[in-house]
Amino acid sequence: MSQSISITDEGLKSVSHKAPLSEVLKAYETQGWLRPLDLAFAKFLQQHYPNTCGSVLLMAVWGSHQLGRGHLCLDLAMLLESPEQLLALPPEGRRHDDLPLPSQLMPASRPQWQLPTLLARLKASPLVEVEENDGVDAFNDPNSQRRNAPLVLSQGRLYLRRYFDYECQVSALIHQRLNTTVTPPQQQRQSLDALFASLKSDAERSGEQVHWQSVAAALASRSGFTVISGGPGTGKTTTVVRLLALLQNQAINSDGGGRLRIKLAAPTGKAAARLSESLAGARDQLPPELIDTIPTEVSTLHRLLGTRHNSRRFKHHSGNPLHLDLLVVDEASMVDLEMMAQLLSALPEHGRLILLGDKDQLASVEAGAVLGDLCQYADGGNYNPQTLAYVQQQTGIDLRDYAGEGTELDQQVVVLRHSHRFDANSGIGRLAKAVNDGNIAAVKQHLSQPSADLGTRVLIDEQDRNLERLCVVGDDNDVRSQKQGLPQGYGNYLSQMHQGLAKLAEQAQSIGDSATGWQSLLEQQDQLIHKLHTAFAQFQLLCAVREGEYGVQGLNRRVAEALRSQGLIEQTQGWYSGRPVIVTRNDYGLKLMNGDVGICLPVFDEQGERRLKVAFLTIDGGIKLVMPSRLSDVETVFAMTVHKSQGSEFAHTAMVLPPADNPVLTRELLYTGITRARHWFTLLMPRPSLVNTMIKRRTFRSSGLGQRLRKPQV
Ligand SMILES: Nc1ncnc2c1ncn2[C@@H]1O[C@H](COP(=O)(O)OP(=O)(O)OP(=O)(O)O)[C@@H](O)[C@H]1O
Repeated sequence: MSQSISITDEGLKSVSHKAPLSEVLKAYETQGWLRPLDLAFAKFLQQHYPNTCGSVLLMAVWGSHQLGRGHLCLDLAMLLESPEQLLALPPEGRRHDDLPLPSQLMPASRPQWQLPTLLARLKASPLVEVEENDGVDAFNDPNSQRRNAPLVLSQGRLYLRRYFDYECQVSALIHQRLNTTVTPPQQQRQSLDALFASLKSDAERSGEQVHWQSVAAALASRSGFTVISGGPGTGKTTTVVRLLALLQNQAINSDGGGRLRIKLAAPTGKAAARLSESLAGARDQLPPELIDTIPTEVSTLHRLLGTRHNSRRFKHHSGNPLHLDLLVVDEASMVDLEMMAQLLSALPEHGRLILLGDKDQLASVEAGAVLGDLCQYADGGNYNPQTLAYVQQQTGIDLRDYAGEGTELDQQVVVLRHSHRFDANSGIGRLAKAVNDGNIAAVKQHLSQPSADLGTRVLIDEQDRNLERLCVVGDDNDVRSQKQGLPQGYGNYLSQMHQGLAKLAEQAQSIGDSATGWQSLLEQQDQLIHKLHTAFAQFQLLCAVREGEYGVQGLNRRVAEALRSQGLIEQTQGWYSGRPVIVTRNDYGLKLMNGDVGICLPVFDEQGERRLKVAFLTIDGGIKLVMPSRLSDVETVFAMTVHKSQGSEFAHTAMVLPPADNPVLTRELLYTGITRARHWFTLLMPRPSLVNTMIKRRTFRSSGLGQRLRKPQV
C-alpha cells in the first residue's frame, strides 16, 4: 500500500513497541502477514468514515484477514483470548523477529481490549450494523442509518457485510426448502424395499444394523432439502441413483404424468467427471425399465449456473432460475458460502436440492464450511419422534439409537457409515477411520503394520532417495497387493508416452499425403492422450504445505530432477514433453477450470505438423488441445497440495508430510489425503510423531451459519 492508513486511536498509537499501529500493520503487509487487500479495506473505511476509532479499524483489518483464511467472520471473544492462534500469525513457518505480535497490539491489560468495551465501541460505530437477539436492532429499524454499514456485528461475531448477507441468504433459502414437504405415495414402502433389497447385508436385513442407504432415500423423498454425507465408497452415488429412479417413477405414474427435470453437478471438472463415471456404474445396476429415467450428464456448478465474462454473477439467479425440478450436487464439502448462496438463489421455488459429500474432509478453499455447518450434529442423528415414526413406517428401520431433539435441518441430514470400497482388512479404510475418530493408538498400529494397500516411509533427511524412487518407479514392496498390479510412480505414464510418441512418429513417416492415413494417425493420437491421462492418474504425490522443500515447488523440482536423471523427461524448466500441469485459476475464455490437469506433448495437427500442446480431457470425454503460450495460470503438478486434490482420486496416492509442525497440519488434511487413494496409500514423513500432532489438531472456521440454520423460525 503506498499511503498507509493512520490508526490514531488512543492506546493504539504506540503499543508496547515504539512504532505506531499503522506502521506495524504496514510491516505485517510487507512481511506477507496480511494481504494488501486487508489494509486497503481499512483505508477505504477510514476515508468514508474519517472519525472511526482505531480499534474498530483494526477489527476490520482482522475481519478481512480472517475471510482470506476461509473464516466467515471474526470471533471477537476468541480473538481477545488467543489472538495469535485465531489469526494464525505469524503465518506458516515465519518468525516474528522485530515485529510485535497481535497480542502485543491488543494488550489484555488495557480496558479497551476487554470484550464488553470492544463490543460497545463496535456497536457505537457508524461502520457497524448490529443484529441483536432481542430484535431491537438496526435490522428491525427501517429508519436506521446503518442498514448498509460495511460491517455487521452479530452474536459476538464481526462480519464483512457481503458475507453476512450470504450467510443469511443461505440459511433463509435452506429453511424455505425444508418447509417444502412432500407426502410420499402410499406404496412407497414397497418400492423402497424393492430398490434397496439387493444392497442389504444379512445384519441389515435382520434389523441388527441400520441400513442407512434406505434411511437416506426415505428422508430425501419427503423434503425439498437433504444432505447425504459419507466417506469414500459408502454408497452415496448408488443411493442417490436409486432415489432418483424412485422419484422419477412416482412422477411418471402421477396424475400429471410428467418426468422430473433432474440435473447433477459438482464443484470441479474432475469431481464432475468422477461422478459421471460412478453414475454410469450405479445406473447399470437399476432394473432395465428405470435406467433411462436417470440423466447421464454431470456438469460443473459454474457451467450449470452459466458463467458471464468478467463477472462474479451467473446467468441463472433468482430472476432467471434454473429449469429443473431436482438438483443433486456432489462433493458438497468443496462448495463455499458464496457459491452456495448463488446456487440456492438460482433454484426455482419448487426445486429440490440433495447435497452429497464427506463432512469430515477439508472445507472449501474459499470462505465457509457449509457442509460442516449443515452436518454439525450428524453423527448422533438427533432424529425427533416424527422422523423415527416416518422412517419406521417407510423402511421398517428402528432409529431409536439415533433419537434426539434435533432441529428441522437435522432431520434431513443422514450419514452413510459403512464403506463398500474398503473391506474390513483394508489398511486405507482402517487408517482413514482411525484418523477420523482421533484414535492415535489405532493410527500408530496401522502405520506400523503396513498392509496390502498401505505403506509408510520414514524419510531420514532431504537427501533420502526413497522419495525419488517412489515417485519414479512406484512401489515394488512385496507386502503390497498384486491384485491390481503394483502401485505405480510417474515413470509408468512417461514410459508409455515415449513409446506411444515414437510409434506415431514412425507411422507419420510412412503416411505421405494419404488423408485417411492422417485421419487414422490423429485417432491413434487421441487414444494415446486418453491412455496417458489414465496412466498419469495412477499416481499422485500430495503435499501438506505449499512452502519449502516439502512444499509444492520444492517437491516438483525434486521429482522433475529425478525423472530427468532417469531420461524420462528432457528438461525440468519451461515446456517439455510429459510436463503435467494443473490450472490454478478459472479461464472462461479457454473453458478451463481451476484444478483441470493437462499433459504437455508434441501433437500432430491435420496438416501433419507436430507442435508442443497441452492436452486436457473434457467432462464429456473429449480432448482439448491448448498452445502452452495461451496458458497463464498453470503450475507443474508432479506434486499437488491436498487442498487441490479434493474431488480427485488416484489409484496410488503418496502423501509427504513436512519435517516441522505448522498450523495447517490438521486431522482433516490427513484424512482428505488418505481418502484420495483408491487402491494404495503411502505416507512419507520425516518425523512420524507429527502424525499425532495432526490428529489432535482440528480445522476450525468461524461461522454463524450452523447456529443460524438451527434458529427456530418465526
Ligand atoms: N449397500 C451396498 N452393498 C454393496 N456394495 C455397495 C453398496 N452400496 C454401494 N456399493 C458399491 O460400492 C461402491 C461405491 O459406491 P458408490 O460409488 O455409490 O459410493 P460413493 O460414496 O458415491 O463413493 P465416492 O467415494 O466415490 O463418492 C460401488 O462399487 C457400489 O456398487
